[in-house]
Order: sequence, then structure tokens, then C-alpha cells
Amino acid sequence: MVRVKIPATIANLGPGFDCIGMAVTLYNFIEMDFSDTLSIEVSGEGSKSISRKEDNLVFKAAKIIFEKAGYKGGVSIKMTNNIPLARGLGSSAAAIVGGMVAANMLLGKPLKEEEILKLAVEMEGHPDNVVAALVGGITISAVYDDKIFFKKLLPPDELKVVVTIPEFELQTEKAREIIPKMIHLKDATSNISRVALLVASLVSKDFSMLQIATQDFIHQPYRKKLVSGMEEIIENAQSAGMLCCFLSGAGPSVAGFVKSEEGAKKAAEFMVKVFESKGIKANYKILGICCEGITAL
Ligand SMILES: Nc1ncnc2c1ncn2[C@@H]1O[C@H](COP(=O)(O)OP(=O)(O)O)[C@@H](O)[C@H]1O
Ligand SMILES: N[C@@H](CCOP(=O)(O)O)C(=O)O
Repeated sequence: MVRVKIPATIANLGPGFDCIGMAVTLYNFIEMDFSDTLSIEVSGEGSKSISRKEDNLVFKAAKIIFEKAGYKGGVSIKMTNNIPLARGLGSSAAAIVGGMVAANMLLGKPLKEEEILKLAVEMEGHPDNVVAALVGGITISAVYDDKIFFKKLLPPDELKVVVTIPEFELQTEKAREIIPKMIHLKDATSNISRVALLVASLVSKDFSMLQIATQDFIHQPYRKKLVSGMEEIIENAQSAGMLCCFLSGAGPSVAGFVKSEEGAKKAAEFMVKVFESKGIKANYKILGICCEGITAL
């Protein structure tokens, strides 16, 4: 039997669409063992909705590894989920990375980490949160010639993350459909400059420009139609005590960086209030940045 712990992830951090991801201290757990048949147990988030059949995402990810390694038997999967589904916190990336890594461990690690990384990115469709879930920290990824190139930044100690999670679900697929296929050069230039500024700010631990460095011009302006309250929260982030604020992944959660737990609480209460003023119930979590990525227990 193997057991893994997989972190939630916040993708994009504003301008880093499909390339920046950050692992945070909120975890799902997967136990996997050999069995004659397929059995799936789910507790916690998604326990009412997640499929227990062959179309379960954790099983589908594990099956890719089983097929590569030539294993044809059954499997039992027990998952304990703390990452809410379809809220922009990387539940699908955690399911894919968790399913693949657990299956590979169960079979005695026939595949190398690079192979798993490639298969997981192919399955998720973009590298940002898959890479962060695998290796932890804040990751910057690029795909070229079928290979994934990434760098991991270890976060500045003092940064905390406050994330406000609306009650409604938003499938990433739907939140991607709303983004136009073509973007203006001016918007591309604006995002390129922000991403560079963001990475430089994180590396130099200079947070003074984070509000500008996390501005986005290519996905948030379209997604705000799907997340009412998002724009008001982001516009007022600094007066609410945050260093900066952005949509978490594809949304609908909204996340910000703060320097203290006290500041985080004040900011979270502000965000919850804005959502409530739009008729949306929301709760919040104050999280750290997870440095390790998926771990075997
Ligand atoms: N632990 C899990 N087991 C099985 N399927 C899961 C699990 N977590 C997420 N999923 C699947 O992924 C979907 C959510 O993925 P997505 O829309 O990308 O949102 P996000 O990754 O932001 O939570 C869920 O509706 C469900 O189908
Ligand atoms: N770059 C992707 C990230 C999606 O993250 P998720 O946690 O919402 O699945 C996007 O913005 O679509």
C-alpha cells in the first residue's frame, strides 16, 4: 500500500497565465493498493459528487501509468480530500499528480519523475498547477518540443496567502472558453512586463511593486463576468490590507498575498463581504506556501 499527500495550487498569480503555479498548505491524501477489482472510496470534498467508477480522474491518471508499466490488475483507491472542487485551487491537478505518482510508487517506480511530469501536463492541458503540485514552491514552466522546462522559486518566508472561496463551482473548461483566442499586442506586452516584474520581485523579496506585477490583461478581464465581486476585490486589495490580489487559477476563488496572519484575516473578511454583497456565500483560508510538492507518507 502507498500513501501520498498532494498540495492545492494557485495558478497564474495574475499575469502568469498557464505558466506560473504556487503550491499551498492545503492537502489531499490518496491511498492506493493492489486489488482484484476497482474500488474507490472518497471522503471530504467531493464525497457526494466524485465518480467511483472508471471515469474517476484519480483512477484515469493511475491507469495511464499502469498501461505504461504493463500492469493489468485491479486497484483500490482511498482519497481524503481537503481541496474544494472546481474553485480554482487545482483539485484536478492534485487528482492527476496524486493518481500518477501513487500508481508509479505502487509498481516500484518504473517511470522517472520527468516522464510523470510530461504525462501529467498532457492530461491537465497546461503545466502551471501540475508542476507546482509535483515539486512545490512557486514554479515557472514552459513547454517546448514536447518537454517541460521549469524553475522552482522558494518563497520569501514572510509571505502568506489568503484565499476566499465562493460557494459555487466553476469548471476550468468553462472559464477557459470565455477567453478570446486572439489577444492584442498591447495586452500581451502588458502581461509580459508584469510576469517579468513578478518573478524579479519574488526573487529579490521586494514586494513594493506586487500590485502592478500581478495585474493581468489576458484572462481576468474576461473571467470577471463569471465571478461577480472579483474586480471590486482586486481594485481594493491594498486598502483591505493585501500586497496584491488576483483570481486563483481559473476561479472563482480570489487570492492575495499578505505579510501577517492579522492582515490576512482583515483582508479575508473584506473579500467575504464583497462576495456577500453580490449574493454569493464564501469562506476563506489563510495558507502558507508549500515548499515540497507531493510527498510519500
Ligand atoms: N479527488 C478527485 N477525484 C476525482 N475527480 C476529481 C478530484 N478532484 C477533482 N476532480 C475532477 O476535477 C474537476 C474539477 O477540475 P477543474 O474544473 O479543473 O477545477 P479545479 O482544478 O480548479 O478544482 C471536478 O469536477 C472533478 O471532475
Ligand atoms: N492556467 C489555468 C489554471 C487553471 O487552474 P485551476 O486550478 O482553476 O484548474 C487557467 O487559468 O485556466
